[in-house]
Amino acid sequence: MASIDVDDVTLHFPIIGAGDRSVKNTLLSIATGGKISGGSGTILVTGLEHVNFQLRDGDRLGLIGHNGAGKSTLLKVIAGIYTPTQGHVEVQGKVLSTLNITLGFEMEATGFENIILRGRLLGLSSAEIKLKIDEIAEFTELGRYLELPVRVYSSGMLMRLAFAIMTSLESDILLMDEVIGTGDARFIHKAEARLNEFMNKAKIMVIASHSDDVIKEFCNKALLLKNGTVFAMGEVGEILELYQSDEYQD
Ligand SMILES: Nc1ncnc2c1ncn2[C@@H]1O[C@H](COP(=O)(O)OP(=O)(O)OP(=O)(O)O)[C@@H](O)[C@H]1O
Repeated sequence: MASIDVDDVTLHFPIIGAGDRSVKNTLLSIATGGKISGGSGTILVTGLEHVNFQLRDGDRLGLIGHNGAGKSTLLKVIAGIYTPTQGHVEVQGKVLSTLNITLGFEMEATGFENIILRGRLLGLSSAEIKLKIDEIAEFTELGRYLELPVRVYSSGMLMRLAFAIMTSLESDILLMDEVIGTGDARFIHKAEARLNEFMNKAKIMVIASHSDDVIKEFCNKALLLKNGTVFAMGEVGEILELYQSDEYQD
């Protein structure tokens, strides 16, 4: 069984040396991001504050909220990229995350070489990589570009390669930041089918998105963040409605 337990998690980002110059400006923009406190010397930006929830097998959670509400920070805390300032996160199961999906490419190596390198990095054996490589290559539709160093790829081409590699893997827990909005229209359509298949293999999924359609299509629960705190968590339709309400927007 896979599980995620987020227990009273608070995360502060100390911004050293920012205190003197920008207090006024940052206070003016407080409605957008997390809370800002502190003054001279160090400013504390609150990424998350007293966040609590549990996820179990079958849960597909959509994270929603305004810019700077804390969605990506929460994904990073679950992925173990950030350590909470306070509270605990306990994760059981193999985690795969799409955060910074194109990071980690070897720019001088070819597309094919990167498939192999990434596979090795993710713990696949040579035999497993061999089994997957043709299928990954075909999905990218990059053809002979896969024989060229990835530094010559456009950002969309890089994304295709990263997406194809990632979705060829399996994990218990899948953490996703907006991921499919980057390709051209035809590729997005093709990617959606593959993404569905990929997500169905995971026991738990957490996806941060600004798209109601993405949340409705892929999630069975939603968590609405506001300034780093949990505003509400529950059934998707109900939470999306709350997101649009005056109660949340005020
Ligand atoms: N590395 C960092 N250093 C300082 N502050 C940060 C850092 N990362 C995030 N923050 C702050 O934490 C808060 C939450 O940011 P986060 O990126 O989690 O928001 P988000 O909900 O994903 O926003 P968006 O929808 O705009 O992507 C914001 O106030 C942001 O300024």
